[in-house]
Amino acid sequence: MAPELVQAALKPAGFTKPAGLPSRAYVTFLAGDGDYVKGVVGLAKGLRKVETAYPLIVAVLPDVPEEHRRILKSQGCIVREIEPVYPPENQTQFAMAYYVINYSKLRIWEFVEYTKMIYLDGDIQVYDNIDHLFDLPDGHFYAVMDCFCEKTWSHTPQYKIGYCQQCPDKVTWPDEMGQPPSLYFNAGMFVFEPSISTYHDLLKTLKVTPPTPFAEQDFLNMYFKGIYKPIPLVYNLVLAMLWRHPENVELDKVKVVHYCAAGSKPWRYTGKEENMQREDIKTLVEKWWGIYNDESLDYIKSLADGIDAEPVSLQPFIAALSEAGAVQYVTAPSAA
Ligand SMILES: O=c1ccn([C@@H]2O[C@H](COP(=O)(O)OP(=O)(O)O)[C@@H](O)[C@H]2O)c(=O)[nH]1
Ligand SMILES: OC[C@H]1O[C@H](O[C@@H]2[C@@H](O)[C@H](O)[C@@H](O)[C@H](O)[C@@H]2O)[C@H](O)[C@@H](O)[C@H]1O
Ligand SMILES: [Mn+2]
Repeated sequence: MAPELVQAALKPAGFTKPAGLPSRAYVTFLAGDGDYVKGVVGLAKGLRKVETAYPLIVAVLPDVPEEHRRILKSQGCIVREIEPVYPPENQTQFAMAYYVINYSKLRIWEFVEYTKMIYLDGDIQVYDNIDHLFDLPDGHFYAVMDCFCEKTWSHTPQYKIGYCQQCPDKVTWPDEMGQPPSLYFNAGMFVFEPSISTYHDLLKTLKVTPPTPFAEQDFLNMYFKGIYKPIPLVYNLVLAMLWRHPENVELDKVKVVHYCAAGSKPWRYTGKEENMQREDIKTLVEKWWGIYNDESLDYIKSLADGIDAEPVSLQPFIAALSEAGAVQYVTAPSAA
């Protein structure tokens, strides 16, 4: 593509950043050759729709096929391969067998070219701009509190007595059971600071930490307990909150939806599972598809508007031009 075209393509209105690579980025995680790639494409388009100023990095395991990586690059994502991270051998029954691969999320602490990142699961959609979260004070780990009421929690003491941190006064924690559980976050979305020392310490600590049912989510809660700061539920609506704690949810104020309830992944939605025939669930699944199917949100189309460009990923050009210092601007919405 001719340099002047690349320059033009790099300056989509309102999306450019001052010179210098952004030290902030969104990051998600993709494993396997299945259909989660649809979730990540939807996330990339959703971030573009809310006009975020930052790129989306996709940390992919080696088993993610080339075709899926091409699709993600064509949607403006920055694809980075990571090696898997496995927990110590153990007989643990994970809440979901596939959770064992989720420990690989820990690799994102190594992305130290970014000073602040927001991690988002591939089954999350962002419906309002949340770039302001990057301005939260450093030195903390920010995430939304989870809910203990789904049967996926039936192995825990809190589930057995009906206690949930979302309504701590409904069933109070009995003295004879000691301290109530520390505040516990859902690890589908969090604001963190990559750091090589933290990264190495995470892996070192993991080696001596027996796995537990919620895998890396339990591990991250244990590891960051001292600096964890809850952020409002609007930043990660765990869908079960709609039927478990409706009094805590103002759906029209929700900025981020996490399609983690059984049967709620939009790209697999059949409506057959429990709660999946709820009107609010159907609306949220339709909303997700509306973005996924919106061609005006496709990366190349949004950049190539008016430029009759061959549909190619601009990433290699951006990287080369940025390195050469030839580019005054870096596309802010490389993925969004
Ligand atoms: O086969 C899989 C399973 C999980 N994931 C990634 O791991 C995240 C966590 O898994 P999931 O969201 O299914 O867990 P949940 O939030 O539903 O418990 C997903 O969002 C994806 O980003 C993936 O890429 N492929
Ligand atoms: O590997 C463990 C996973 O644990 C979490 O999902 C769970 C948890 O939120 C429960 O509270 C819900 O009941 C359940 O539906 C949901 O799937 C994270 O969303 C995911 O990113 C990942 O860390
Ligand atoms: Mn999830």
